[in-house]
This record gives sequence, C-alpha cells and structure tokens, in this order.
Amino acid sequence: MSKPVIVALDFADDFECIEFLSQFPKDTDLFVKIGLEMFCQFGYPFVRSLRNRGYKIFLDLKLHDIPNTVRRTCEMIAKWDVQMLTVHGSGGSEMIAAAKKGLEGSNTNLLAVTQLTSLGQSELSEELMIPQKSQDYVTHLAKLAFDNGADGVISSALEVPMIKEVTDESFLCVTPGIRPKTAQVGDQKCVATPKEARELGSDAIVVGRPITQSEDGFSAYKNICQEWNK
Ligand SMILES: O=c1ccn([C@@H]2O[C@H](COP(=O)(O)O)[C@@H](O)[C@H]2O)c(=O)[nH]1
Repeated sequence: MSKPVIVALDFADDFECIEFLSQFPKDTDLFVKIGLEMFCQFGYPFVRSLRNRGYKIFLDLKLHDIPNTVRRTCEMIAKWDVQMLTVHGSGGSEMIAAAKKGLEGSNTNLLAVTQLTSLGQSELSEELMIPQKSQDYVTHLAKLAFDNGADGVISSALEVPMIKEVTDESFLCVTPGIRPKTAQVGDQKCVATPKEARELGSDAIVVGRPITQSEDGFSAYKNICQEWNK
C-alpha cells in the first residue's frame, strides 16, 4: 500500500469543502484531515458524512486535558471509525495512556503532537521557556508517547530519523509542514518538500493550503502524490 497524502480540509464552510471535494474522481482513495476549524462548526455529523463517502479520516482535535476527560472523550470517538486522532504529547504520560485506553477496541491510531510545525527554536526557548534544544524536546516527547501506547507522532519531517531511532521503525511519523518548492510557507516554520519527507522516512504527509487554495486542487494533489510516491 502506498503511503498516504492526507489533505487538510481547513475550510470556513461545509459547502466550500464539498465543492472542493467534488473535483476528485469518485474512485480516489482519499485520506482527509478534519481539524478544529471544521469540527467546531459541523461536529460529528460532518465526520460521519465524509466517512460515508468512503474517505479515510484523520480527526485532528489535538486533545490536551486531564487524563479522565481525555479518556472519556476518546471512548466516544472510538465509536466513530476514524483512522487517526491526535492528542498533545505535552499533556504527559498519564494523559497519553488514558487516550489509548479510551480508544481500546477501535481501529483508531493515536498520534501525539510533539512540537507544532509552526514553532521554531526561538519560540520554544524565548516564548515557551523550554530549555532543551528543539530536537531533544521532540525526541523526548516522541519517546514518552511511544512508552505510553501511542501509535505514532505528528512532527516535522525533519525530525523523523531521530524519532524512529529512539522509538521503533514501525512507530508512525505523520508530518505536516509540507511545502512543494513553489508554495508559500505561510505560518509554518519547520517545512519540507514531499520528496524530502519521503527521503527522511515519513509514513504520511499532511498537506492543506498548497492543495486547498490552489486554482486546480486535484492537479495540485496529483503532483504532490507523484513527488511523494516516486
Ligand atoms: O504540528 C502541526 C500539527 C498539525 N498541523 C495541521 O496540519 C495542517 C497543515 O496545513 P497547511 O495548510 O499545509 O499548512 C493544518 O490543518 C494544521 O492544523 C500542522 O500544520 N502542524
């Protein structure tokens, strides 16, 4: 099976989103990410409607709360038949283990966010006052996630080799912050091209605006898939 390009559906309304999806031929094996923007507006019925179309779903809610709340939330999401769910790794060992417990019996992969790809070394040290070097912080959180039952992490593609080294080759590294050479970087600080992500060992890439804001979203998607799967 080829590794997926996951399309981040960050749209202001569901009509715009469905219109975007209508460009894709029906037999496209589409893996989409529903994040906070769309989930806050349209909730579970929207997730269900995309699942009913046959899409694979990455529900990117980045849960970050006390273990009991996260476990109970995950118990509910476990019934939704989504393929991936995120929590923040910085929620700690108990919270990660509680999320995994909540997902028990489902096929949902639990992914822990290490360091947001919109944060660079200076934000980490100067704003968040985290004394470690970014790479050490990321590998520490990845190991914490691995040791507490997560199936993988969300990280920059640039960190994948180090993460696989401290965890396991099978530990999933799903990487946003992907920018083809000609695309605008925007608010992302840690970026890689699809080709770089593949060479660094990412298991899946997440791409939003370079596809969703392109004049021809389907062509942009196909070009990225081609570069990624070469
Ligand atoms: O560290 C992270 C975690 C999640 N994201 C999400 O991925 C997409 C990226 O969208 P682009 O438009 O390609 O920048 C977006 O939905 C983020 O919420 C991330 O970028 N970094």
